[in-house]
Amino acid sequence: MSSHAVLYLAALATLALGLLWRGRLKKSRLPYPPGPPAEFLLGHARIFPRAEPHVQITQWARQYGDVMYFNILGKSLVVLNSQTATTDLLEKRGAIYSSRPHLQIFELAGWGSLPVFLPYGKEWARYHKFFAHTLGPKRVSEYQPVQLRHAHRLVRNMLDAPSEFSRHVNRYSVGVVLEAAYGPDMAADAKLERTIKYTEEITEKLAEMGDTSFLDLMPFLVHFPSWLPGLRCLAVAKETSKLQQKNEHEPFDDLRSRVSEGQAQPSLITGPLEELNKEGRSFDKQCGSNDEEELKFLRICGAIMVGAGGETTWTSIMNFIAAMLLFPNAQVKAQEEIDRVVGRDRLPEFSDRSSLTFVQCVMWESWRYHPPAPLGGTPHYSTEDDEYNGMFIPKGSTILMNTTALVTDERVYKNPHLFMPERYLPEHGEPLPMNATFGNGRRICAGRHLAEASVWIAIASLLALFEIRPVLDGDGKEVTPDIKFTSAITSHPEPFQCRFVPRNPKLGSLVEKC
Ligand code: HEM
Repeated sequence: MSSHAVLYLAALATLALGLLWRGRLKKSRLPYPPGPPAEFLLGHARIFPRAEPHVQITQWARQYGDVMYFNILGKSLVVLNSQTATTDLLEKRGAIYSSRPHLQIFELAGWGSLPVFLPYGKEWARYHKFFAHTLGPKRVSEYQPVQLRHAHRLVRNMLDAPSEFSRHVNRYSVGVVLEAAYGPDMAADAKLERTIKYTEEITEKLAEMGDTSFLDLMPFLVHFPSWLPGLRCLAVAKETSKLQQKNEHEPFDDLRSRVSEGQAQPSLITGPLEELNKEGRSFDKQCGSNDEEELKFLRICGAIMVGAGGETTWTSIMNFIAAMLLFPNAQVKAQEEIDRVVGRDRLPEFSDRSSLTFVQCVMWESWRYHPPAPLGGTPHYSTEDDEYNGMFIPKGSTILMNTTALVTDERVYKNPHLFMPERYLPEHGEPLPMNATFGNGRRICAGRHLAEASVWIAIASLLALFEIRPVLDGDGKEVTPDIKFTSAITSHPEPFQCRFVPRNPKLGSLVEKC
């Protein structure tokens, strides 16, 4: 029998057992939430969209309502399509909706112990507490000098090589989190480039792996050799794990050496590392098991800041740039406000933020108009059977927050398909899209306050100094690009061109000074 046939039979057997088992376990007489018609045995496996899932799922949301149910080869998937449903379940019933599904591929790729993928429990709670303390609203202003310095470097780079704007935004986004985590030495050029390189390679590997959901259905396949047809993803996952290890260890080990030499500069990880060192506990590679645990904890905290914060911040700023190209009126209004409040003799600072109301609205509207994580980022997972509005949600359901449905909900946002920053002004009073952007409930983004400040100062600085304009054709006419967006956990524009035209004659000297 061929290896293909073995896999096929194994899949069918697992599926049949899974379905039988699931049928036996349905404890409630209540119906599942509505959803598109399922196929016999396969459920929604064939109809669940692979490309741009948020688009099709949001269309279904209009038909089936706030909560939808899918059965993917015997596994329950529940999609939440409204702010009310996400608040009711992810927030108010957070005790049973805050875990994460166990995804085989993440384990193999070396991400299993990252807090974003940890199940709800003690281990996760320790990270959660650490970040709530160090990145909470009271502490986050400590990072403003870092963000401001990187924002100044961003506009300087933009002035020097405007066509490389995407790369400059990436250096800004990764640079801020790298420096916040490990200090300025570890975010210096060579080390920043090293992190960017690893991150890019990991992203390529992810794309190479493709759809690996079959591994969750048949987890035993991870023990099969990767040369079998269809299992090359196992080999790629192992390569990813090696890259992930390097990405995690190298900045951390550099910082450890600095701390041992008494040369480390302040950062979120430096402080606790110095404490460990001060306590006189062996700090070199032979340290005792408790210290190993402690070091691993700090190493992972640093890694997740860079991993979860770099790409998402870059995506947010790239989506903002795309919006400015497509909606020049909003850009002009924001720049008028900056000229009025900040003037043309200095660059924006954090102290201007509360006076730059329209600029804030532009940031929020960029997040609403094109959410960086259109399906809520990482899925949640339910740990108890539950009933909601007369519907049964089984224990062990994967829960997706459909951010796209939340931010285009006509019951909440008037003309949601228009880019209208003014919708957040008191006279319109539409709700900020923050819960939709950063998730909801106990697993809400741990870095949201830092992220918001990073995105704000970057866009305020860019708007102060540049007009973001379409490129010119051969006749000197502006041609607005047809921007396409990627569709994965995050969604950002595919490569496009635009011009950053200096709008302030004093720009050169201002940028030199900073
Ligand atoms: C604009 C930038 C960012 C966006 C759009 C974003 C978005 C998200 C989303 C949607 C989630 C999933 C929330 C949920 O499961 O309900 C998340 C989780 C997370 N984010 Fe962010 N994020 C951003 C920046 C950051 C930064 C800068 C950091 C760290 C410094 C960070 C750290 C985390 C962590 C640790 C989690 C996992 C939380 C948990 O599982 O308990 N994020 N983020």
